[in-house]
Amino acid sequence: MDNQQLMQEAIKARAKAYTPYSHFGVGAALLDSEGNVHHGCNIENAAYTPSNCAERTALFSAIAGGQQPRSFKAIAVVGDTEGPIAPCGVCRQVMVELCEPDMKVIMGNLKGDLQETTVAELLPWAFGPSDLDFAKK
Ligand SMILES: O=c1ccn([C@H]2C[C@H](O)[C@@H](CO)O2)c(=O)[nH]1
Ligand SMILES: [Zn+2]
Repeated sequence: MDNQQLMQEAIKARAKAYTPYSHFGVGAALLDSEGNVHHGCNIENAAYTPSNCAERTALFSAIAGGQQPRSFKAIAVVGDTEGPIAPCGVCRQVMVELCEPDMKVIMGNLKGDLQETTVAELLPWAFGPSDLDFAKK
């Protein structure tokens, strides 16, 4: 599965977004090590803060489906943005937890712009699981 194909899956996932407040649908498609694709969409809430982004929905859905953390190959994300959509800070932190630092992140928009980066590039100087080891007794 190449970047374009994974982006097509993200576009399909975006159609499932629940966005009565922002009207800004986002889709994500997460490729696991077996070649399976896990869809994610943003799911909003009347209380606003419980809303979940497309990227986290895809990651949490895959983990709940039995995938091991850090077993993922790539995630594609798409929104109706001028340039390629950029994952929010919360999702970057969740990617640091559940993905390898060199995992591919493919960002796109509906116009077909594509930008490829990695988890480590998106969140340099991240606080991660190993930072807790220092304080462990
Ligand atoms: O990368 C992003 C950026 C935003 N959103 C969602 C959160 C909210 O539902 C809406 C507007 O921010 O888009 C995502 O799902 N992913
Ligand atoms: Zn997010």
